[in-house]
Amino acid sequence: MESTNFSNKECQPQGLFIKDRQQDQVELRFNNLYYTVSLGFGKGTKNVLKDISGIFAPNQLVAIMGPSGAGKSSLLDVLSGYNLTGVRGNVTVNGAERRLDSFRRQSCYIQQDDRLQPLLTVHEILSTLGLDKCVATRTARLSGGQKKRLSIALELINNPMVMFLDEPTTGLDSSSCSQCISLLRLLAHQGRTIICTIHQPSASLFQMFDQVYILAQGTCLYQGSTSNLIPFLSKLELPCPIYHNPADFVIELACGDHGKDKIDKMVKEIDNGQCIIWTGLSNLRAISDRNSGTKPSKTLNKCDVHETSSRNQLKCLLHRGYLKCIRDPDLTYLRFGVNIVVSLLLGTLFLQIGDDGNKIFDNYNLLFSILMHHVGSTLMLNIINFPAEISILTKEHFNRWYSLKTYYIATNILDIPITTLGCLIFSVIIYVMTGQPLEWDRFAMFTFISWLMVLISQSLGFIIGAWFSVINGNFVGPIIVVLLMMFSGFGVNLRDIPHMLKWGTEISFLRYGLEALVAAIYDKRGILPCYTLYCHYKYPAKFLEEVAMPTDKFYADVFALLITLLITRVAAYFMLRMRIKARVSI
Ligand SMILES: Nc1ncnc2c1ncn2[C@@H]1O[C@H](COP(=O)(O)OP(=O)(O)OP(=O)(O)O)[C@@H](O)[C@H]1O
Repeated sequence: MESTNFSNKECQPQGLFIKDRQQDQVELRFNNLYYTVSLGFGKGTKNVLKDISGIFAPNQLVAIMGPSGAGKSSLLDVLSGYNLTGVRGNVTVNGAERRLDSFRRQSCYIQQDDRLQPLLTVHEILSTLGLDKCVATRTARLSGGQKKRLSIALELINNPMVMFLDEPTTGLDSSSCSQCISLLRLLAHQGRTIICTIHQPSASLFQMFDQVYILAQGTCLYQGSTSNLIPFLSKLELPCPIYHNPADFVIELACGDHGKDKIDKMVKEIDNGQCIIWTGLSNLRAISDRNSGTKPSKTLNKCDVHETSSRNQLKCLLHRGYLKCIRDPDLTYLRFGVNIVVSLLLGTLFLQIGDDGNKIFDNYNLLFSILMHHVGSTLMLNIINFPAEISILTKEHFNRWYSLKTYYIATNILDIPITTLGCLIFSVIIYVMTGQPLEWDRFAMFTFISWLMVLISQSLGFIIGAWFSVINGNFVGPIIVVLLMMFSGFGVNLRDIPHMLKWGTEISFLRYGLEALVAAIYDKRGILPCYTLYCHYKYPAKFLEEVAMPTDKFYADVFALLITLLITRVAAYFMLRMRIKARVSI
């Protein structure tokens, strides 16, 4: 059985815990902080944080406590810079205005759900990040406590001086809770400022915190040391009953169980966080004394915090993607499997029709079916798959593990071999079974167009996956496919499309794909053999004229597809960027 005891020396990334540069310590202050959220169209807004102030000092482990909905997570989001919209008020770092670029290098944010790559082993994560003590367990199989400690250890790689943790003890048993909090206490006492939200700690857990910040309905009820909480309450004539856990009692007060007037009394006494005497820290200035015209905090230079190069980031991401692919081959097999099964089925259905003067219409249907297979399967796969990646990406990117650009490049590179091989297998089977002309250049054109269609559909899948939830994406995806079909020239030919809707044919990449496939198969083809008495379309040109499909536009179509690919890939990147900035979780 694996050890769950972090105090086991074998498991401690000792070197990373050490922080001896006193000048890097961070005192975080916030003053008159408001956070307002919109409740949706026509429903107004809600003040989640209301004019609160506070100080979080170095060498301190701080608990933000309060009833559910009090605003604890929101306060962490705002202070860490995870959330910027709807925020008013001052946040300062060592007395100077917080500058997000440098602050994000000094800090990390560990969210409630441990967003770990499920298929990697602890060994691989730790060694990639420069640690050699390891356990050969996939992170998906770690216990809650192990996951939490691993999340903390991963963030320690950058040696952050400020750590924000949202409910690090949720879901842990009491022994894991106390291991987790004592680890945080150890880290705090090495000079860090550690702030975490916690629901209702036991009395012994509560005592492990140095400071506590209590919220109720977006206001501050108490800020000070844990040991000063009872004297503070006594001063307000709210004595904590003997043998009662002070943490439980203060939450009861915050919930209004002892009367709403008690909340107002506490807010008034603590001046909504302005009063700092209960912290017991002698070297703090009162918040109101703070110089409001402060300069932005010093920007860390490259020597202060080591950032790995883009090349190294790319290397790690490619390696990680490769491992994921190997560890979870089901999807890869499924993709190959679908290509093989669909090509065999279509091949059987349209067996040896490619050279038959009487079956030219069927062959045209086949070409369209091939396109529909490539577009439909690729689009839906990415609409379903991509959102799952985004939640891990959001966390890792926010904590500066890698840049979005590098992530996107790695994602694109990783998929190319599978896409190309899948496409090639499909083309070989369908091309041979359906008896298309056995000429290398036609086959190459056919496969290349299929490949471009897959790549474009993949970008479209990224765009939809980046912007919509899986459910909404599943609704939007098929609608887009129907629109593309309408304007592809199949069914209603391009000549008959009303003038006012012609723009649709210009943007439908399905139209360019169909035109190009038709050109690849029929350009410069002579009379087709006729195996019946009369073949109406034995001259391909006659049929193509009827369905309004020119064959002389192959290169123009390829150009249009390449432009579409470029635009959709860039658009997908920006969608993803907007999504990461908006940080909407799906
Ligand atoms: N983006 C948002 N839109 C609407 N309401 C929001 C939004 N963010 C927060 N809220 C509301 O603000 C209040 C505080 O939310 P927050 O998640 O900060 O509470 P909390 O104290 O962390 O609660 P819990 O302990 O249950 O996690 C809640 O009532 C929540 O519904």
